[in-house]
Amino acid sequence: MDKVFIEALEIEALIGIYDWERRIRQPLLFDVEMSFDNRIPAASDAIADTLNYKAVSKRLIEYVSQSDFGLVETLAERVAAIILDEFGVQHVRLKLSKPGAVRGARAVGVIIERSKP
Ligand SMILES: Nc1nc2c(c(=O)[nH]1)N=C([C@H](O)[C@@H](O)CO)CN2
Repeated sequence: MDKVFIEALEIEALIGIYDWERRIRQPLLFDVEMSFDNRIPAASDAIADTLNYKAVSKRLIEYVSQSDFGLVETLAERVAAIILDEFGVQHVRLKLSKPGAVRGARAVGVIIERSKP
C-alpha cells in the first residue's frame, strides 16, 4: 500500500509524570506514516482526492498543543485514533519522540501501529 508521511512534526505539549514536567511545555516530535492509495490523486491531480498532509498536520498541532497527559503512550494512542477516525486512514504507524527527556539520549518515546477494525 502507498503511504503519505509527515516527518518530525514538532509540537509543544504538557506531558510527563514528574512534578517539574507539569509546570512546563516540552517539544515532541511526530513521525507519521499513513496508508493511502495515491493512484487516485495522481490520476486527477486534485488536492481533494489526496490524504492532505497539511490538514492532518494542522489537526495534530491543534490536538497535541492542548493535550495534557502523563505518558507518551497515552498521547500516541489518541493521535493514532484521530488519524484513523477523522481522515479515512486504514493503517497508521506513529513514532512519538520526546527529545532531551533522558540525559545522554537524543530522544526517547514510542512507536505504535494501528489499523481500523
Ligand atoms: N514508557 C514510558 N516511560 C517513561 C515515560 C513515558 O511516558 N513512557 N515518561 C517518563 C517521564 O515523564 C520522562 O519523560 C521524564 O524525563 C519516564 N519514563
